Amino acid sequence: MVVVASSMEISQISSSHLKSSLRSSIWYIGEMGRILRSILPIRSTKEDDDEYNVEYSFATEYTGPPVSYDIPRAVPVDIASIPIASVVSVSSSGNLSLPIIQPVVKRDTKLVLSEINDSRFGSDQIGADAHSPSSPEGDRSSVSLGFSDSHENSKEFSLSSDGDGLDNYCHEIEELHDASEENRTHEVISGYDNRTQIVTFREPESHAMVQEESSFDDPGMVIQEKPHASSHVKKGLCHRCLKGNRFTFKEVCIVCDAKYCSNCVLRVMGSMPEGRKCITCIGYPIDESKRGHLGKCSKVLKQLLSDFQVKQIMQFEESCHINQLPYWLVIVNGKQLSLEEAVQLRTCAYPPQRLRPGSYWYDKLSGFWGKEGHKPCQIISPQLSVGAPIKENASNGTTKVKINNRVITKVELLMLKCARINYEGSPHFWVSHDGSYQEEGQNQVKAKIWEKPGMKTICSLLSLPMPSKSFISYAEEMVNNDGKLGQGNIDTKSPTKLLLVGQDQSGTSAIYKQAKILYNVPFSEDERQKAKSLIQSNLYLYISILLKGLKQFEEEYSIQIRRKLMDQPGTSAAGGLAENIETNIYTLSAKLKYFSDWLIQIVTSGNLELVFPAATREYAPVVEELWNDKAFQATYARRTELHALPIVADYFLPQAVEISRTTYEPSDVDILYADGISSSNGLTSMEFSVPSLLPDIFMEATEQTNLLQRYQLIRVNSNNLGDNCKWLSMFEDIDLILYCVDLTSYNEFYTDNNLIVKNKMLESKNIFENIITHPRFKDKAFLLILNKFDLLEKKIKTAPLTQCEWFKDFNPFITNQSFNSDESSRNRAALVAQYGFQYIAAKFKRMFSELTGRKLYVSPVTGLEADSVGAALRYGKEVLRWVDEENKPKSSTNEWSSESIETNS
Ligand SMILES: Nc1nc2c(ncn2[C@@H]2O[C@H](COP(=O)(O)OP(=O)(O)OP(=O)(O)O)[C@@H](O)[C@H]2O)c(=O)[nH]1
Ligand SMILES: [Mg+2]
Repeated sequence: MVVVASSMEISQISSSHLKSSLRSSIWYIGEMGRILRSILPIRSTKEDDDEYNVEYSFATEYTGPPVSYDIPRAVPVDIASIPIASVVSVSSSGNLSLPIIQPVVKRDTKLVLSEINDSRFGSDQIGADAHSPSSPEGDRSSVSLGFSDSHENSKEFSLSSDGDGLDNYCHEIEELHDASEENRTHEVISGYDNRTQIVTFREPESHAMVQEESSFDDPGMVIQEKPHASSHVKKGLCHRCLKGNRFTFKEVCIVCDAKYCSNCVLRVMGSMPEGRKCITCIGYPIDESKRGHLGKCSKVLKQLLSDFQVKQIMQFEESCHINQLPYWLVIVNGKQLSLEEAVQLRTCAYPPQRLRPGSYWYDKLSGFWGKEGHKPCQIISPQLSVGAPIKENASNGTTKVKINNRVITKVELLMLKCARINYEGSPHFWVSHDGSYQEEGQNQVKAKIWEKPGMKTICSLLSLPMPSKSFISYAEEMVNNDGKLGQGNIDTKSPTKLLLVGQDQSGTSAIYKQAKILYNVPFSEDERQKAKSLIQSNLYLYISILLKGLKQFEEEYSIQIRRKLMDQPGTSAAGGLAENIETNIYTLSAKLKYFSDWLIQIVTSGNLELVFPAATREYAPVVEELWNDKAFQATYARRTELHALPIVADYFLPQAVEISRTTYEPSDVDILYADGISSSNGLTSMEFSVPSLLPDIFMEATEQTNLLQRYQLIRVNSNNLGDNCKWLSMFEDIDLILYCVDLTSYNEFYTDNNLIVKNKMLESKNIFENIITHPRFKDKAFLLILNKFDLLEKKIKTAPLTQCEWFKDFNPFITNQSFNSDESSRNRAALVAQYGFQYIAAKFKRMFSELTGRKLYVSPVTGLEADSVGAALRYGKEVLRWVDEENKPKSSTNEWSSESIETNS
């Protein structure tokens, strides 16, 4: 039993009212502000605004030794005796006879206290004020417990667990409802219209609920009515303080469209775990008209928060589940999308632009995409397994001419006419994704539609889509790989689904990108652009680290030379200094020194991302000059001494001049090395087919003649799986889970949302435990990817595995005699790393078998090496085959030919 209240409230309760009526427990009022502050809104880091200094206290039971003075006391709350409400929303027209209440406002603290004194409240309050955007006075010390409203005079009510209490309570609800209806008519201005809430009650033991609250993962649910900003607020005014004008910068709630000025936005939106939403809008899907603005921040937040905070909020906004397109509202060829289909559609190389809920048709062969009943409006990636097969009347065509089974529209017929394609006799054309076409029944490819003269003009005149050059070459490659024109060659089997998941920094991105490169799945234009920006701004970060080092080396060198001169008899210190300045090999020219000071200052103040990559064009010549400078090169030669320089800088710095140019186009390997996944939303998917005729590392030689085999690789960051990985239930039909662990994380720590410092390896173990025990994955095959094997070899030399408490008993038996020379000591590190890997693998395997009674497969991986990732995926395929055979009747024996390491240690 825990009581939460503001410290001021608790002390007043204890001193004036509670002494006589307390139960026997003694309660210690401990300051737990740190914990509470961590769940409260982010505070402005730019201005120290006193108004945000909210103090909270926690009451916990005092268990210490007896004390001679009075300990403040608080009434313990018996949570079990409080009836529990389940909340559903219905449209205002809903004709239900359930009691309707209006949300309760927090009232004046003194009034609450006097009521406690009157012993009116046998149980805890059911509602308290949120940081209500609707109440302009908004009490700063309140905690969000229920719904909020702005009815100043609304009545608060109490609940008791007995039947009478419930009757009285229902009566009170009715009264309250009447009163609030009355208030509503008198309401002048409030931040929000009221949500119609129906609250039904159940006894604590009862599991019968009338209806659960909104459940995002259930497409069959009743969608809650969304909050809307009040239409009473005059245009231009802030919806909280009602000040400002239309020129005041404001931030907009992506759910209810309420606008807030910079003074109010943090109070109303709090820590923004789902991006820019009022606290009362958290948990609601976004306003679809705002989908295009997701992740695009306004000036207001940038002024109030640090770049890092803004970036994080924008990432939450783009990646959190509730903000994703309600995929079940997208219908393709008459079939609702599943989550995986939606991910595939969104993350393919050429996705539909501005996708909104609605009905669409998709021609899988050509990539034509359009709204149901209309002509095509886009050409997207072909061969996606989304929706049902296309229908004849998908675009409502009346021409009798068909393309890929769809009767085309009149405009399209006009296009064929302009392109001089003969459509006499109402033929049925098969058009492939590269534009090559043939008539049904004639095994002869005629030509490529897109290569017909004047097609670009024709399409733009008729408002029909025309593929870009990059799309055509991508499609041509697909056709070449398939060997033949689509029609007879379509792989109708659903792909084998692989789910790649891991903790942040475990390397899932690197492995995913590596797989893209391995299986020739091109990076989309958007991915390339994002990678380019990231690489360019990171370049300036690496340069700034080198320049800082240069400064330090310059000083050290100066002192060194001065000392040398002082030691030489007959040399004056002053003369030596003059000479020293001239000969210091780390001294930059005045211009470069100016640039150096400026860049270091930009990075130190955290403004790098504001300046770069935008200013790349301007500073490209300076980078070139710097790179050719002797002092800079001397520093670069000593880069291993600069610990702040990330390892990956070694890859990018030699290309510094090239990268700094505006014409720079990142190669696939550059994208691989650029940190993070390009779409930055934590959830990405790609599909690849392995051609049957081409040799491919994914296939065994014996299988080369088999039919095309398709795979879908879905990558998700564990941060995006929610508490206890609850969103995992959204992944249907996964065949194999690839769980990725960073082998070097055993001595690394991070601070979680509750400000608790955690060991990364232990946290990765916890996430793994959650995943393998998730009901949806009960019988699934798992492959543990122990990544960053190359780095483990380096790290284990200086940081023993025993630094992690889970690995305390790691004690490899290695004799030292054979490891004397340098070469041998390297071998020794490699051997210890090998043992380390096997030991960690065994730990995970044991845990897996204890929890599931099954066997875990493990593979060591170096995510940045193609061969290593290829081998792990190949092993994954073997695991699937093996599990498949294991599930068959016991007649067959398993021939296991894996090169991966079976850790039986
Ligand atoms: N040396 C080395 N570096 C690796 C390896 N795998 C990943 N990295 C690097 O480790 C860092 C984190 O990897 P990411 O792939 O971004 O990990 P992630 O956090 O799972 O993915 P995101 O959520 O997209 O950032 C990146 O800088 C990678 O380049 C590896 O096997 N060896
Ligand atoms: Mg990462």
